[in-house]
Amino acid sequence: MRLSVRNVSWSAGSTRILRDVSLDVAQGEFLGIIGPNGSGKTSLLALLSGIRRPQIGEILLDGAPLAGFGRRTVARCIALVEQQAETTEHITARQAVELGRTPYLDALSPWSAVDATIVDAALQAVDMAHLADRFWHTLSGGERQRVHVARALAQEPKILLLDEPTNHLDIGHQIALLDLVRQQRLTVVAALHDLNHASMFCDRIAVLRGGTLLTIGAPQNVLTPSLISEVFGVDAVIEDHGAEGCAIRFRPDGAPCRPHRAT
Ligand SMILES: Nc1ncnc2c1ncn2[C@@H]1O[C@H](COP(=O)(O)OP(=O)(O)OP(=O)(O)O)[C@@H](O)[C@H]1O
Repeated sequence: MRLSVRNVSWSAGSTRILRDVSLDVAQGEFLGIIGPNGSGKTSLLALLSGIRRPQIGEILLDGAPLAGFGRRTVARCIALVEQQAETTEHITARQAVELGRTPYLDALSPWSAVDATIVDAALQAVDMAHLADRFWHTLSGGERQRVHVARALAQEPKILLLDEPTNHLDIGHQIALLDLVRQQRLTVVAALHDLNHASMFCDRIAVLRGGTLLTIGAPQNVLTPSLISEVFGVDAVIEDHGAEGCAIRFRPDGAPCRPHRAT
């Protein structure tokens, strides 16, 4: 499924958070969103998921306004893994993943063996099958994060929205998760802080700064030392642009921390 963002602005109260953002995400594309803290990545994902609506502009799903679809239809199309997803203390990992099947269940189509198979596969995919019956409060941060991703996979979405999906994960599970997501061949939009991951896994990268879209393009065109310096205020050395993406090193140079501030 295609996602289109058309001249979208969003304000929280009187504070403008996103300003005139337009972009397209092609079917099957993996789009990374990068930008400093507070640049609007989470806000944009919330608009793309339909949990928030823009005051100006619109989000289109295969060319049709997202606002025109019912909640159940949207939930069958779009899954969002939030950055600070809520936790429910009294359920197991498996029960948390089962919540992903909610959009498909009703009186006419109750829980079935097919749903159970999908849940099992999602738990397997994120390496959580062995902990499926553990209660939520006993899971580590990384294990919880993997359960959230499994819940999203169990939703069988066409579009997967991920807000810093590698949070809490060790490096092995970070790479495994991003690889898994890429293998799904879904339309993916992921807010990422690790620029090397963005380079390795994304077809294109969108850069947000101060709520506006600064640029969007292929990793090798976007991740330049000058852009990284301009946006993040750090000096970067790009070591390689191979099939596996580039390797970005950050030069300490003894420079004081000077994060970019939107003006
Ligand atoms: N409901 C709200 N009310 C007021 N301000 C908000 C609200 N939601 C977001 N903001 C502000 O909007 C800006 C963008 O927030 P957002 O969470 O989208 O940024 P982000 O790029 O995801 O940041 P981070 O990298 O820290 O996760 C921030 O300055 C935030 O404080």
